Amino acid sequence: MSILHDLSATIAARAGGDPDTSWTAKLLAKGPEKAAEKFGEEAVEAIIEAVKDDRDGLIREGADVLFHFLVMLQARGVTLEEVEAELARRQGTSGIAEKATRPQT
Ligand SMILES: N=c1c2ncn([C@@H]3O[C@H](COP(=O)(O)OP(=O)(O)OP(=O)(O)O)[C@@H](O)[C@H]3O)c2ncn1[C@@H]1O[C@H](COP(=O)(O)O)[C@@H](O)[C@H]1O
Repeated sequence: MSILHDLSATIAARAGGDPDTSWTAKLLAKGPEKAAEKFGEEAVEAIIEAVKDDRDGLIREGADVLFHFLVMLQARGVTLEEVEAELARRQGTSGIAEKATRPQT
């Protein structure tokens, strides 16, 4: 099992847990909108590190992004396996080619 799968299982196990002892339980108790908001904040912090070209900062903020992404998925009942399946479905299709098939807006 990968670290992301281990973390995903930990997050699922924290759902409904004690918000006084678990950050995950605390965040999940606030609802999916709050989990999404927190993910957005962490993404912005990662963007800032990338723009600053702070390698260590990007690693740290990247870890926060991945953790909070998994919490957001948990809050909406989406599994990491479902996201992986979507990535697998896209494998071998160029992003340029895929974009060209989209309806013109
Ligand atoms: N990977 C993480 C992880 N990454 C970040 N965080 C927490 O996410 C929170 C958000 O960080 P911030 O600095 O943004 O906190 P904040 O207080 O909102 O800061 P401001 O926005 O106010 O500046 C902090 O409390 C971090 O400790 C994490 N909390 C937990 N995990 C993993 O989840 C497991 C379960 O944790 P608990 O649910 O706390 O038991 C842990 O063993 C870890 O493996």
